Amino acid sequence: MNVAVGSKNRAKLLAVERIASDMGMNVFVHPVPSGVSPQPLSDNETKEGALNRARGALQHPKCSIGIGLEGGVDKLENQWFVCNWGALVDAGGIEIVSSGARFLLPKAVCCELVKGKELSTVMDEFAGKKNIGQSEGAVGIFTNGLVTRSEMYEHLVKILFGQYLFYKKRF
Ligand SMILES: O=P(O)(O)OP(=O)(O)OP(=O)(O)OC[C@H]1O[C@@H](n2cnc3c(O)ncnc32)[C@H](O)[C@@H]1O
Ligand SMILES: [Mg+2]
Repeated sequence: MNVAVGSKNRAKLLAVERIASDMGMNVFVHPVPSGVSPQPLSDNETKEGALNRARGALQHPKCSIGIGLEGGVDKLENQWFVCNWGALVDAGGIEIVSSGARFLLPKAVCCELVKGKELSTVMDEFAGKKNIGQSEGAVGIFTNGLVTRSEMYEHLVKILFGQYLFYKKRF
């Protein structure tokens, strides 16, 4: 079975490749627009971005499954958390959506986001590195390297495929 991923971000691709290859599936890169702002500022917007990307990826002519992964931030009781959402859609009309890990952002970083900057830009400035969003991610920086962005998405992709298998068997 062939799976298309709606992004060329390395952290996202690596996550899907690891899980899909364990399941004997081939992965195709099919970058599509998220249809939401570059830095989603709520769970709703992030979730919508993931679903848009999954539906867009499904348009790949060789694939019968589309995967969309989206990072964003969400405000809970006056604190900003990074949130992650994923979607898996298939040619038969099944659509699975799930959130992944969330973690607290320091105030200095959130201030820049609400001014309109993207988290990847703020993180590169904050850590003095380049392309953090494609490698360890904000999660890597704020967990001292214990959890990487790719690992975080791996867990989310496992939930998506696991739920997909469950619903396919059941309904
Ligand atoms: O749009 P693509 O090319 O898929 O890759 P991206 O890195 O821009 O990914 P998103 O649009 O899904 O993420 C929104 C922003 O959050 C940033 N980000 C960085 N580290 C993150 C992390 O650990 N978790 C979630 N988002 C993160 C990311 O780089 C973006 O600026
Ligand atoms: Mg993006």
